[in-house]
Amino acid sequence: MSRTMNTEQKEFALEAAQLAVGYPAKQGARIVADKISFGLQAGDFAAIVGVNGIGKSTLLRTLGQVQSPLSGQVSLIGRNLDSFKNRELAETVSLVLTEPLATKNLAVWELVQLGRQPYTNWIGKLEAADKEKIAEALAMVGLQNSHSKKCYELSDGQMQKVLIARALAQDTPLMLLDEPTTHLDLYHKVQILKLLQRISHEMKKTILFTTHEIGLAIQLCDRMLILDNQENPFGAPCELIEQKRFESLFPGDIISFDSQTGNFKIVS
Ligand SMILES: Nc1ncnc2c1ncn2[C@@H]1O[C@H](COP(=O)(O)OP(=O)(O)OP(=O)(O)O)[C@@H](O)[C@H]1O
Repeated sequence: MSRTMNTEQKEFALEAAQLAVGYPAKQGARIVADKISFGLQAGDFAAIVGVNGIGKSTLLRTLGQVQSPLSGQVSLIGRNLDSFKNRELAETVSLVLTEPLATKNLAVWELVQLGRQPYTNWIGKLEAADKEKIAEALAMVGLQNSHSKKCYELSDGQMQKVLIARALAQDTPLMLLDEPTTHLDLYHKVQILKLLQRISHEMKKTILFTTHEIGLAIQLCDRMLILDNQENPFGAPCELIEQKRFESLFPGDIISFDSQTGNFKIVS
């Protein structure tokens, strides 16, 4: 079992070193993004941002071992990702991806209980401890009174909370979410991101998500990774602002970054 350490000798919960991500191609491999290096501690709430198609989802899926890295290293809780057996991985990292659900016919609690699968026996029988985790997860997202509703009865915002509850029921130190606020209005985007921030800080979980909500991520995240196809800077939002890293994120013809407000404005 190989272990990695950062320079402060504090173990990272999630670390990428010179990572390249992408897809197999007819000749070799198609690199989508490379030279990605960062480290997150337990309890860090962090976002991956960048323009459409830069590779945010591809990176997130690689960190969760849905697909393999093309080169470089990923380690979770100090262990190389490729050393994890399926069950160990399911106990370490939960994923909330953008794929539509196979069925919305499930009741809320039935969907959330799927998060307990790594822990239940082969017939999926729930023990008292499993039921407690499911109840805790539903309470954490504020859906304790909606547990028997069908998923098709839920709004997009409520559905997102159910998916977060499923990840919480999985009870992992790491959570990876792909665009958790898509289709939500501003109020509900902030509600979901504040919920995730609270989960991360109160439960000491490391949460990493992809987003186009750069202004909100600047306000709420402890760390951000900017995929820019060049240096892929990583750091605290205020450091990235000081280093003027957001200025070159988009072409400057119609929007520009305002470092005073930490948001983009339309160029007049
Ligand atoms: N399954 C796949 N096979 C081959 N190429 C893919 C696959 N999925 C995505 N890509 C390509 O990888 C590149 C990065 O896509 P990805 O979805 O990771 O970007 P993204 O930054 O998440 O984009 P967006 O912000 O639009 O969601 C794109 O060029 C895309 O076409």
